[in-house]
Amino acid sequence: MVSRADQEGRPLLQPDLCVIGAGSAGLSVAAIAASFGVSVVLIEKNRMGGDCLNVGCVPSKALIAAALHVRSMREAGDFGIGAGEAVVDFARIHAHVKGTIAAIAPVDSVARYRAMGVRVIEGEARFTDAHTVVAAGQAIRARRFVIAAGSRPAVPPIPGLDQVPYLTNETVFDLVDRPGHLVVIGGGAVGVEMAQAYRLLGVQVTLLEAGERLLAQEDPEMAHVVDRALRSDGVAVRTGASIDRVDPAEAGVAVVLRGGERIEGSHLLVATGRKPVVDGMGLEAAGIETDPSGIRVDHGLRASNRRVYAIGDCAGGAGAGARFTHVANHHAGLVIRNALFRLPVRVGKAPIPHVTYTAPELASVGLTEAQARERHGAIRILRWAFADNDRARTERQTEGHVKAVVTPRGRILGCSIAGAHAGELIMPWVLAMSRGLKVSDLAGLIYAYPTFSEATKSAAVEFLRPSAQNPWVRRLVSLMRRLG
Ligand SMILES: Cc1cc2nc3c(=O)[nH]c(=O)nc-3n(C[C@H](O)[C@H](O)[C@H](O)COP(=O)(O)OP(=O)(O)OC[C@H]3O[C@@H](n4cnc5c(N)ncnc54)[C@H](O)[C@@H]3O)c2cc1C
Ligand SMILES: NC(=O)c1ccc[n+]([C@@H]2O[C@H](COP(=O)([O-])OP(=O)(O)OC[C@H]3O[C@@H](n4cnc5c(N)ncnc54)[C@H](O)[C@@H]3O)[C@@H](O)[C@H]2O)c1
Repeated sequence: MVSRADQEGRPLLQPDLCVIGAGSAGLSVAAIAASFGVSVVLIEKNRMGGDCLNVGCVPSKALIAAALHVRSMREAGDFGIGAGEAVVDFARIHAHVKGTIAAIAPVDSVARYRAMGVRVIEGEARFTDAHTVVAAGQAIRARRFVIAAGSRPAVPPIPGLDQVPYLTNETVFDLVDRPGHLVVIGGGAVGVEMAQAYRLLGVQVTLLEAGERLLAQEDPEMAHVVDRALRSDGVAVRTGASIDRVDPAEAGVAVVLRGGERIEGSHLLVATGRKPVVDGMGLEAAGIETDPSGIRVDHGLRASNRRVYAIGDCAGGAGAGARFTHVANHHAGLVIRNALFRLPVRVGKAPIPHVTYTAPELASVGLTEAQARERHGAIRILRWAFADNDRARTERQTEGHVKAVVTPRGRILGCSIAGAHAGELIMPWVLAMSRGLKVSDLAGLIYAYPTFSEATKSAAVEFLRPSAQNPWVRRLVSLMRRLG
């Protein structure tokens, strides 16, 4: 990395790659590029690890893990074990959540990246022209830039919201005391995961969703399994909730619905979606275009300034879509292939799984039934209930089912699994879709008995069932019988 001074007298770095943002996307690009001996500058203005480590995936899954122990203790009686009602020490749960972040943090740390040979700058990055970024008093003129600036909570313009204290994912994991009544606005992934976790931890929870149903992105039949579980855990789920305003109240906050109903809670969590970070980076000075979906990129993840890529949650245009850590990592891999090896890449081709970590989990990949009908017309639906899986029975985890959508010739268009370990069980379906395998390939594998994975086999075997009724097949079987 050549180092001299720019016209303003700032130290000038000239690396191959300059990465803005050290979240899931930026860290992946920087680590892979450095491993190939490429000179990299990585700039982070806040905490290394970004949202996923500090205020997203990691704390949410740590909190959920704690909450699921309450459920296990409650259900232990069904196995003949008298555990009694759990005693929840919220301060220790908070310590567990923060301890989990601290345990993972060294992997994403400045020290680790410096040891890899990455030049880490702790400061806010801003483009000054089409070729230059400035951060912490240094100028960086890189061959390629990667913007991985992430997203932030999108707060809706509900009257009165700016007059009351409210939580978002950026603050909810800092709660040390157990809330009395948590009102959650938004029934997407964040809303349902947090609503169920807090409910299991003994908090009264009301979940307000404006739409007709929870988890609008998911197949309604599968989202319904999660909806049912939340209600049976005691979450007051209110879909079609139209919020008129939010008022301060003695208890904390009051959400007033259109029609006048007033829901008072001690805490309010706003989980109404995300918006890409595009401001404060001088994008205009660098000729980088944005739109409401984020930094506009093409299918190769390149921005209107061709030396710049945008990846992860901040990517818009052809890069917009599901905002997940594994998508951010996938984008990072594409940029490496294109920027380092000049290979053509195309975002949006690979099947992307998504998992909502409720109990039961909801995992899916590919098309929903409705999307498949619209695009392909004739399709077949294959289902298998966990109630008919022996391992699920032994573990008393019989809620939910597998639902696969296939063409009449057995091409897999999508799969959705609501049930225990759904996030793990979706992977063979992802592999099959990525590699163009047919559902009969999944049916033909040998599955260990008794495993939850057998639900995949059972669903796949459903595809073959009509052939047992085929008169020609039956005639052939009877002929073979006669031959002895
Ligand atoms: C509550 C919650 C739970 C989630 N759970 C999951 C899950 O279970 N699984 C999953 O796959 N995904 C989950 N997600 C989504 C996941 O967190 C994001 O998709 C992922 O963090 C995106 O990574 P990123 O690198 O694009 O952005 P981020 O992680 O947001 O990182 C961007 C970084 O850029 C930095 N930055 C921004 N501007 C500048 C600048 N000008 N200069 C320097 N630095 C800058 C920011 O400080 C930040 O550190 C969850 C999200 C939330 C909110
Ligand atoms: N398990 C996971 O992978 C996971 C977990 C959490 C978050 N995430 C990521 O974070 C993203 C953001 O999650 P999210 O749940 O905040 O957003 P979301 O977009 O998934 O859901 C937001 C919900 O809020 C509702 N809403 C919006 N305004 C409202 C209002 N005024 N009143 C009532 N309801 C309103 C919307 O109808 C929608 O259902 C997800 O899309 C996902 O990419 C992933």
